[in-house]
Amino acid sequence: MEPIDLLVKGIGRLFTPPGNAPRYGAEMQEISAIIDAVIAIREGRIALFGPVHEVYQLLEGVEIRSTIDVGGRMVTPGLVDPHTHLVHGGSREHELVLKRSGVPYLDILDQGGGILNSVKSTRAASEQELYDKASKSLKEMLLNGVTTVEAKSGYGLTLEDELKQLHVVKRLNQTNSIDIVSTFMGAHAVPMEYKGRTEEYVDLVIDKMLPKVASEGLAEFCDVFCEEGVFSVEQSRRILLEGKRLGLIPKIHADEIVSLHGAELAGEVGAISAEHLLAATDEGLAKLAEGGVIPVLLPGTSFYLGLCKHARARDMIDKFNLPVALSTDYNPGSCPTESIQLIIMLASLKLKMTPEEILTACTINAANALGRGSDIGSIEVGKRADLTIFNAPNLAYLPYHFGINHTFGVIKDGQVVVWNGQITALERKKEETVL
Ligand SMILES: N=CN[C@@H](CCC(=O)O)C(=O)O
Ligand SMILES: [Zn+2]
Repeated sequence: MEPIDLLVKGIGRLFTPPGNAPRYGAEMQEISAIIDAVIAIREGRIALFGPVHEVYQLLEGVEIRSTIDVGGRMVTPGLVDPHTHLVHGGSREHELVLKRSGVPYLDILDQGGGILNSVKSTRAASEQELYDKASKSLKEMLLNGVTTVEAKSGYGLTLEDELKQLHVVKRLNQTNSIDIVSTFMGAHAVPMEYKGRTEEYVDLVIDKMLPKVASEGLAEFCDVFCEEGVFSVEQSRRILLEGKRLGLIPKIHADEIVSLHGAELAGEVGAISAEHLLAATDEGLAKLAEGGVIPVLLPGTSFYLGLCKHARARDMIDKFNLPVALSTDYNPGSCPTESIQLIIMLASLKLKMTPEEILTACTINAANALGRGSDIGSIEVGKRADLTIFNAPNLAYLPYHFGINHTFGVIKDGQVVVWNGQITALERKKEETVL
């Protein structure tokens, strides 16, 4: 057998969902567990894993170039955060006060605040400023145990400023170990200069932005905020279908606040995922199931906006047999947190998901929401060696002891990038080398 580059030993408990496919409904509860495990890594991928005695037998006589001992800790696949608005300028702490005094999120947007406030800051920021700010967020995510993250544009809303955000995403992906998957979201809001002329803005997205983004290969997905007062179902359909024609896979912010039937649209256009879904109807959820659309739930957002309801995760899992995924929705307005571990806690308390379902939702189902189920999201031979090592005795401990970071270490593509809760010299060096 070829030499092993890194042997990860001393794994007290290894937990992973099985296989590459999304895990539907009751399958989300099925987690493979191995007590006293080892993982052998070659060329950044998992070469072997299993109980100590079995793997050691197979490795007899094989050269092992380096070994690390995780001291009996718990190991899972690297976490995947499939919905973030990572790159933006400025912050909106003043809106928290407004929201607490009862001003609704969509009213703040209608008055030129909310997303449009971040649009002003993002337009005013240089590419370097956006890069530096997002870089700090990425470090937080990595320290939280995330090894792949999606990042949307949507705070530029001119061709030039959307491209600026997407170029930052591209550069961050080159300089950080964490993988960043790019989504174009020119239809995140109607910019001030197009107020009352939404159709004309939709034309701009379709005629100017989508062709440029697609021809420069700057995004894999196209997303739309389908919401009352933002983009209608018909406008969202036009944008998503045109994006799809140009090779961008549809995603959709659907039925977050008002039941517009965005979930039905997701099924109709063959979206890979539909996000939020607090107000999705039973018919909408049935269409998601029919269309093989992954619901990406964002409990941090409903919690932070103080919405009285949360997405119906239990119905999605128990009645509609859906493969639920979870995400931070990290953004400067409705959910300013990079902490996937906070989301894990909210998924338990507010969405009533079990620890096993939560792991599935943050790994293989999230990976499939990004079209990467065969590469990441579970511990399987041949997949990327993306692993998170937790200072926790079992899965149930993660949502239980909340408000702290449980990550001890992170291995990304077979490299130790976080150890003892700190970014390693190796990761810092990578950034310096590329820059
Ligand atoms: N709902 C629309 N977009 C973001 C919020 C962005 C913002 O408020 O800046 C979301 O997914 O929650
Ligand atoms: Zn979002």
